[in-house]
Amino acid sequence: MTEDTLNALRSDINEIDSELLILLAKRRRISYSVLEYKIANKKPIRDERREQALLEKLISYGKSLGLDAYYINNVFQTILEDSVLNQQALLQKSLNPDAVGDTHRVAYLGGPGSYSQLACHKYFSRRPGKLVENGCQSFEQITEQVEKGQADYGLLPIENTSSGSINEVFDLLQHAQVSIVGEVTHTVEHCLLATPDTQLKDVQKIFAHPQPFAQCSKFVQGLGDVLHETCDSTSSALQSALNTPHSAAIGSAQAGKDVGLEVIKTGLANQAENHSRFIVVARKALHVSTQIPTKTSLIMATKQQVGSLADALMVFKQHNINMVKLESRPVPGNPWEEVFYVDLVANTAESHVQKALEELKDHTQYVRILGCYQSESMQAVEVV
Ligand SMILES: O=C(O)C(=O)C[C@]1(C(=O)O)C=C[C@@H](O)C=C1
Repeated sequence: MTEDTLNALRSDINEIDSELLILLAKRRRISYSVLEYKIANKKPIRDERREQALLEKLISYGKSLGLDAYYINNVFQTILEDSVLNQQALLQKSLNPDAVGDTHRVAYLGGPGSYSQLACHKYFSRRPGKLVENGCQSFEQITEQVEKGQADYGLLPIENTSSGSINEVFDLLQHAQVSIVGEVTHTVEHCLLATPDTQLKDVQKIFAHPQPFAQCSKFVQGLGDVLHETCDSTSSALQSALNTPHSAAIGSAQAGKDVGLEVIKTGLANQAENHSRFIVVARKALHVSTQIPTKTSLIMATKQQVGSLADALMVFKQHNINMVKLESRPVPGNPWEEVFYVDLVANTAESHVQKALEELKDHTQYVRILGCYQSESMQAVEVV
């Protein structure tokens, strides 16, 4: 094959890809029109039966064209997720016209190239508006900026599938005067990044934020004598690797590329599936439509009596409320006292949830709602 033929084939591919993009944009516009019907008729945004029927039809048609089911399923699950999450975000915007402005000032940890920045871009990609990013040095600084009105939103990592809960953030939520208004999960792909031509055997020192160090502990321990230095954020780790001979940093491939570092090793995380969940906080709580999947997060201190935690948790069961997270943290200054963080699949606008929260008061010393927000952890429908 000549180079001219290759170029002609590539130009055909370019044309097909552009057509696909035009069709995807058209599909999205139609999906927004379907939303109008759902708002007017108070229908749930997600229609899993419709998704299932759609996927079955597409998989069968794809097969007749020589495309395998796995491929078709992956492509269309992504398209459906986009459609559902965009409809939900738009519905939320229409429900909170005063809270959601055209400019989003967002405070997050680190600067360009940090995982927080990537998660921030993902979350706000569904929320059109001008994004003004405030990189911060600490989690406290993030909530402070929101409390003082210097930022509209703060983005805080709360848990990771490899390293677990981020206790510092849970502790901060005990006192911060902010409400959780959203969540976003981000797939974290840790790479070892170094200046061009550096090889793994040349690396004498690794820079990283404590979280990536924890999530890649097996890889780092396996390097033997290599020194480790913790940094305030992934962005500062990248800068240190740029300025220190024979060193490397842990970060995403994109972040490395942006600052001129090259990937010398990929897949560093202890677990192949490495995802982080971030919460989005704001000064004021939002109204969340009952047409979308919703989570409610709260903190509670149970009474110092036998069985009081079990009694408190029974309230959720009795009201058919699914609890998806329970985390205990010590109370600073009160040795051996604990507060519990609870995530519920629940919307505080619903009467059975309000009843449950009222009853919870009988079994606790105090309860504080941290926020009620759109759940973005979307479970794909199963197609057999
Ligand atoms: O058909 C609908 O109800 C839609 O809203 C469209 C659509 C889609 O994008 O195909 C989106 C969300 C639903 O879960 C099912 C399908």
